[in-house]
Amino acid sequence: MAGKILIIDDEKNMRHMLTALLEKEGYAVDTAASGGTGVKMAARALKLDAPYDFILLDVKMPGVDGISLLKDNRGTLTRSMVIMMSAYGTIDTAVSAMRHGAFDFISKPFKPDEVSLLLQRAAEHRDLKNENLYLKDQLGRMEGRFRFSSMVAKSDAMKSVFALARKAARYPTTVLIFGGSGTGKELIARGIHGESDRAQRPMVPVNCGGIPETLMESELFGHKKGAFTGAVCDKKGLFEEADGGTLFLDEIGELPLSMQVKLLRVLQEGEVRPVGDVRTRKIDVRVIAATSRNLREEVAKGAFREDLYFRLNVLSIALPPLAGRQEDIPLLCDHFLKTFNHKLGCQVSGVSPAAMKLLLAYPWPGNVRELENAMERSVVLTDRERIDPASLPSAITGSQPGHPVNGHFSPEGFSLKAAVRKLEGVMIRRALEETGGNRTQASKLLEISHPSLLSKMKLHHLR
Ligand SMILES: Nc1ncnc2c1ncn2[C@@H]1O[C@H](COP(=O)(O)OP(=O)(O)OP(=O)(O)O)[C@@H](O)[C@H]1O
Repeated sequence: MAGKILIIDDEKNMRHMLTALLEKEGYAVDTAASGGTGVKMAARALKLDAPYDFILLDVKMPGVDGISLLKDNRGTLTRSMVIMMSAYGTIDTAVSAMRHGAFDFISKPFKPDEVSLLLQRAAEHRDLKNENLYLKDQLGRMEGRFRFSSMVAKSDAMKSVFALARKAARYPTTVLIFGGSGTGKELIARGIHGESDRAQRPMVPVNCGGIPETLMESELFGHKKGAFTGAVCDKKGLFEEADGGTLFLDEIGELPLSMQVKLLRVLQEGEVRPVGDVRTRKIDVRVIAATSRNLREEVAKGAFREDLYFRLNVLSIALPPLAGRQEDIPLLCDHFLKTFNHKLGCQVSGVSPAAMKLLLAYPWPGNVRELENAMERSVVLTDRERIDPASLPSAITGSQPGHPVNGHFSPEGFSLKAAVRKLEGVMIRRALEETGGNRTQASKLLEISHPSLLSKMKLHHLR
């Protein structure tokens, strides 16, 4: 097959003519009579991880024109090579579409050969781009950069982490991952699962701090119908969901003591007993746990069971904070820029030396997640080809929001979203102070759900 094409054009004759022509040339062709339908089809294909190779998009359509469609759905449409089709008088528009990520345009009426040639050129361009990416990757390896699953790094500290994780992937032992918030604990767990012989089975993540204590036992081990009010049918627990695969117990330090005993028993006996059931069920689950707390201290304080600690800590992996591995920062920036360029359909080429200086000097309390968020924000906000200090968050530039940074006006000054987010952080901190850190009470004060509070606390790096 020469490739998959989506034709978005309101003219029936044009759709028919192009379909006949392209199918004859070996393309698999889909058509959409309106922009809205076309975007939906492209989004569905993306979701299935099988994006169209090419999209032929008419510039002039009733309702929404091709150019606005491209502008508003850049992330979805430009994962394919987009070719605009313009009638006389719309060529300027088609040219400006190229600024929004279209590969080229063709003017109507066109000869069949013109379309075929343009598609061939687009395919060559795409192949060259892919080859370029492959060569860059190879070069990266030669320059001492390395990868584990979807993680990238350059520092010696991370090199040891990846080596240990690769070893862990070969054995079904329990792994305990330590590290601050956003250091990549879940990604390491996914990598271990993905490289293990359980990769074809699910990895089920559980946030131990996100499930109310009363529901935890039934969430983890399941329940029988009628075991408690609301148990209207039998329900499998997360252990059973992960059968044959991996259960990732995130924030294991948040597990209440009552559950710690039960978890220990399951790990030792390899079987679970759903709430309200008299029988146990054998399970084959590999457990990977993670924590940002110092579990040894928790054991000393009596907040974490020592026997469970030793049972989990068969093999431990400690993820270093980002501030201690600055050589990873430029590489991670590059990695996230590519990701967000691709996702958002942008073309930011890099980070200016002044911005990189600030990024290297910043202490990164939120570790890699904070850097990832900063890069996404900068890719969205920058008007320039490269990220400069003005598009970095004020926490990193050390400036007051709205104050000029190196002669530019910080865009955060007018950002309602940034202001609301800041206020959200302040209110959550106050509610937690007010309630002496009691999250249930704090969530009531804030009028949000308990899980929502926990996820917001994570976002604002509040412990
Ligand atoms: N070395 C890396 N390379 C690429 N991306 C990374 C790397 N480390 C972390 N990330 C990204 O940073 C973000 C945070 O990673 P992850 O969720 O694994 O951290 P975590 O330690 O589990 O965080 P938390 O403790 O807050 O749950 C993710 O979006 C992840 O993709």
